[in-house]
Amino acid sequence: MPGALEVLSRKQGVIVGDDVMALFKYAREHKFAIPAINVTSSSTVVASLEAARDAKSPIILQVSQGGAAYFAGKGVSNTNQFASINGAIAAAHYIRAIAPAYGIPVVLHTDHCAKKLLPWLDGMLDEDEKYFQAHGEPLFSSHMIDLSEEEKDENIAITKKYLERAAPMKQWLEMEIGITGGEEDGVDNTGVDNSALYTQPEDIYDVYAALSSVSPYFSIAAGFGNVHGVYKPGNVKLHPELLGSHQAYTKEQIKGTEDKPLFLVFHGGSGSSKEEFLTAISHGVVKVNLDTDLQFAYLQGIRDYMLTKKDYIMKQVGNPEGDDKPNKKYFDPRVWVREGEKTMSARVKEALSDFNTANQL
Ligand SMILES: O=C(CO)COP(=O)(O)O
Ligand SMILES: O=C[C@H](O)COP(=O)(O)O
Ligand SMILES: [Zn+2]
Ligand SMILES: [Zn+2]
Repeated sequence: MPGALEVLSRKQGVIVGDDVMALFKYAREHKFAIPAINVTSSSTVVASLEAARDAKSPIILQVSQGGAAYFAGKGVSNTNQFASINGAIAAAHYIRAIAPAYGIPVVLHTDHCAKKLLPWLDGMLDEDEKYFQAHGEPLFSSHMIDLSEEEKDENIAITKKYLERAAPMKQWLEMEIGITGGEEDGVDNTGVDNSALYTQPEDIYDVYAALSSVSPYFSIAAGFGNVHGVYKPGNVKLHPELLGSHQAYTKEQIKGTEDKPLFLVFHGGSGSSKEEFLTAISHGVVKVNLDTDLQFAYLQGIRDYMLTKKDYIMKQVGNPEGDDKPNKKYFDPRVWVREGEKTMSARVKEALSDFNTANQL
């Protein structure tokens, strides 16, 4: 069996624990990153899985706090994160059930969780622990905690506490230090000081030192100018080469033998160039988050369908081919939503090719 599958004990469906570690190690060594796609529905899940299957790639599917609430349904109250907790759990069970049908390994992850959203993470961890009791593994492969808005010491201390909770389940934890600009989950970072967007090597080492004393299953989303969303070219200045300094500094501090002791995550992938991705990947980025570009890609197919089929979707009966012609085969959501899945899937495939993920299984 060639490629990454060789290092995995579970070769299809949601992977956890040592398999997640093995996959990220393999990716770091073979210089590819796995796209992490923000999914909000079964439709965006299958569009992503289809692309990964066709490109013989692993994939990461993640829900944001808002995406999880959407999964539950906008009609469900989100008081005390009720919808976000239940929606994330529903998404997890759905993804666990359907992923094996695509024959590829899938990492099931949750996105940014700022301090004020910690009850969301707490609710998911309660469910992880229940699932662990019953099945010997957590429900989610991994979660993200994002205390990058807090002071460094507080960020590290709270993150460490959460890693202590995740560690017995061999659950992965992604943390953020250095702020991702733009907007995430209603947290507006558009006005933050520019220097806060670029994490320093010393800060990364402090994170590494604190977290590695608890568990090896963690990754760091280090800011190197990343911004969520897509902006006019030239407005975002990425410095992915800084990630190389983080690896070198940590290696030196721990007197390590590995050139890339850290697992790094690239946030705000939309709108970045292939060259920026490849530089970041060469410095140990194993996961690239992509949302905005895929939201737009999903829209494109549906938008074009509505525009080109306009005369077939205005009424149930009657179109340019005759007043008595039924339009059911045009307004069936399986037809027009499918057009969005196709364009989204094509964009995921492009990412898989850009990040050198394609054909790694
Ligand atoms: O980082 C992201 C999700 O956490 C995605 O960012 P983009 O929307 O810029 O792709
Ligand atoms: O954090 C960035 C992701 O794109 C999540 O976005 P969202 O909060 O709109 O779901
Ligand atoms: Zn953040
Ligand atoms: Zn992000």
